[in-house]
Amino acid sequence: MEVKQFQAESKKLLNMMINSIYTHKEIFLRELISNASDAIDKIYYKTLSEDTLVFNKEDYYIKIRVDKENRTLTIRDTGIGMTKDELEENLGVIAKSGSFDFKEGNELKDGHDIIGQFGVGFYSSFMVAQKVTVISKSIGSDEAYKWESEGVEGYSIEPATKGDVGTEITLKLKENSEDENYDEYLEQYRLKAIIKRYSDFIRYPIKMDITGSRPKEGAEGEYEDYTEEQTINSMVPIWRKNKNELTDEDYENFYNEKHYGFDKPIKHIHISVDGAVSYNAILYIPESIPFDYYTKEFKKGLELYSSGVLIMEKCEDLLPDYFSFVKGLVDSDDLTLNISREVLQHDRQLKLIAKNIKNKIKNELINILKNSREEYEKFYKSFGRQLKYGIYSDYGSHKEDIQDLILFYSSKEKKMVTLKEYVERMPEDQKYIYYAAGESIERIDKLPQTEIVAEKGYEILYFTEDVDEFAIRMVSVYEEKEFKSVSSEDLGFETEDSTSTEEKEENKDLFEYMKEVLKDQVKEVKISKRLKNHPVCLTNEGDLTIEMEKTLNAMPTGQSIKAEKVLEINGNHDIFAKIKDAFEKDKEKLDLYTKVLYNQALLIEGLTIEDPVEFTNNMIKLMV
Ligand SMILES: Nc1ncnc2c1ncn2[C@@H]1O[C@H](COP(=O)(O)OP(=O)(O)OP(=O)(O)O)[C@@H](O)[C@H]1O
Repeated sequence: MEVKQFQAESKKLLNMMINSIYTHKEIFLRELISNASDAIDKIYYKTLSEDTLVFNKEDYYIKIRVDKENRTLTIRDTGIGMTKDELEENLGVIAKSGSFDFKEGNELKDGHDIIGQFGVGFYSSFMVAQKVTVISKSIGSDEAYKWESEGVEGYSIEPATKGDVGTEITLKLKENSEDENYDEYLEQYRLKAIIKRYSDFIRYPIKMDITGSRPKEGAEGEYEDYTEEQTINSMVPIWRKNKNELTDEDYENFYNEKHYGFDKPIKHIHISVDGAVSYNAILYIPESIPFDYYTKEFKKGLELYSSGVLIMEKCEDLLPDYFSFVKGLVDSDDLTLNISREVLQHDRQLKLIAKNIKNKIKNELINILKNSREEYEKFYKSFGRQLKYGIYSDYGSHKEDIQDLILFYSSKEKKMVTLKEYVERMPEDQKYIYYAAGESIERIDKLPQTEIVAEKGYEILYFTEDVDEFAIRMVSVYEEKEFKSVSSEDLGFETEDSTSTEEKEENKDLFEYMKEVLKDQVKEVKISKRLKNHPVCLTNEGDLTIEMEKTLNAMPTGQSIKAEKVLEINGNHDIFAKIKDAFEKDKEKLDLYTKVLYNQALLIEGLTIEDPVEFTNNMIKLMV
C-alpha cells in the first residue's frame, strides 16, 4: 500500500493544527460532528435538485460509538460520503474545503447552512488521536474507500467495504500522558457534555448508546444494567423559529435548560434581523442577581453561535458592562471567524450586532418601566446599581443610554421615581433637581439639611447607594436642570434671613472663635439658613460632598480625602443662646459646646468621630 505525503505546506499546517490553533482539545468532536452535519445537508440539497431522490429525515443521523477496550471513538454519518478522489482532495490537502466549494456552487436555503469553510477542522482530530481512519462511500457509488493517517507522516487510501452511503471516522486515541488524559473521550458523560455544549443545535440527531442502571422489574432492591440508544442533542434552535410559534413557557424552559439562571426571567427578547448583518438572538432580563454578580469573578457575555454551532460561551463584546446582567445567545452566519472558529475580536459585524442588541435591551427596559412598573422595580432592585455604575464609568460616555432607566426614592411620592417624572412635576420657580445623600431612606428622612427644601415644597431624591452621587455628577444636567445637594452651600433660592446685619457682625467673633477651636476640621462656622428645628448640621463647600468623602475613604485604596465642611448652627435654637452666653462668660464651656456640636453633626451625617473617648468625656463634663 502506497503511503502518500501531505503537501509540504500541509505538513506545516498540520503541525500547527495539532499544536497551536485550538485552545481546547475537546473541540475536535465539534468539528467532526459539524462535518457530518454538512455531509447530510449536502444530501438534502441534492434531493432538492434531483427528482429521483427523496429526503427522508429519519434516515439521517450521526452516531457516536465508543470502544473502550481498543480505545477508539467512532463518528459515523449517513451523509453524502466521499469518493476516492474526494478523500484525496479534501483530506489529503489541508485547507481545501469541499464544503466551501459546495457553498459557492449552491444557493443555500431553509436554514440549512453549511458550516465548513476553512478546510482544517477535520485535522483537529489529530490533537487527540494517534491514528485516524476514514471509511467512506459516496452517494451513487458502489465502492467504498479507506483513508488512514497517523499524522504528519502522510496518509494512505485503499478500497474498503461499507454497506451504506456515508462516512465513518474512527479515532485511535493517543496514549495518556502526564498532562493529558485522553481516556476522557471514551467516557459517555464527558462525550455527552461536549456534544451538548457545542453541537446541541445540530439539526440531525446525534445518537449514542448509553449504558445505565435501573431497578430490575419483579425483583425488589435489585438493579440491572441496560444499554439504549439515545439522542443527545436537542436539535431545534428555538431562536430560528417564528416568534408566533413560541409561548412564554417555551422561552422559560429554554432559559432553564440553558442554565442561564434559577430564577424566572422578567422578560425575553427574541430578535431576528435580516439586513446589513443577519442574526437571531434570544436575550433574557433576569429577575434576581446571580450570587457572584457584583464580584470580580462574574463574567458577562452572551453565547455566540455561528450556523448553530457554539463558537464562544461568553462573548463579552456583545454586551456593554451596564447591561452585563443580560443572558442569552446570538447566532449569526455573517461573522468573520478565524480558522479555529473563534470570532475575530474586531469584527465589524460583531460590533454592529452589539450595537443593535444594546438598543433592543434599552428599549425593552424602557418598555417594562412604562408598562410594568412593579416588575421594573423588582429588576431595578437587583441591577439598578449596575446601571448607575454604567453612567459613571467611561467618563459618562453612556449616560444618554442609561439616565432614563434609573430610579430614586422621592421624598414627596414616597416611592421610586425617574428623573423625567421628577422634572415634569417641578414647580416653575424651582431651579434645581434636589437630592439628599445618606445611608438609608429612614436616615435621610431625619437629615436636618432636608428641612428647608422640603418646606419650600420641593421634591428631594434620596441617594442611598454609594455610586449615586458619582453617577449624577456625570449626568450633571438633566433636561436643562442641574442637580443640587440639599447640603450644598447655595441652595438656589432665597431663604428668609432672620438675622440682621448687626446681629451677624455681633456673632462674627463668636464664629471665628469656634472655628479656631475646630481648626482644620471645618472651613467655617456660621448661622444656618436651612435649619428649622435641628440645632446643627454639616454642609459642604466645593465639589467633594460629605457622602463622596465617605465612599472614597471606604475604598481599599482610600486615602484620607476630606470634603470642605461648614458647621451650621440654628440661630433660633435654645442652644444658640447658650453658646452666646458661654462666649461672654465661660470660654472653656464654649470649647466643650463647640466640640460636642461638631461631633454631633458628624454623627448625624453618618461619619465617624475621630476621638469617641474625648467626645464622651466632653458630654459628661457638660452634664455634671
Ligand atoms: N463526514 C464527512 N462527510 C463528507 N465529507 C466530509 C466529511 N468530513 C469532511 N469532509 C470533507 O472534507 C473537507 C475538509 O473538512 P474539514 O473539516 O477539514 O474542513 P471544512 O469542514 O471544510 O472547514 P472547517 O475547517 O471550517 O471546518 C470538507 O469540506 C468536506 O468536503
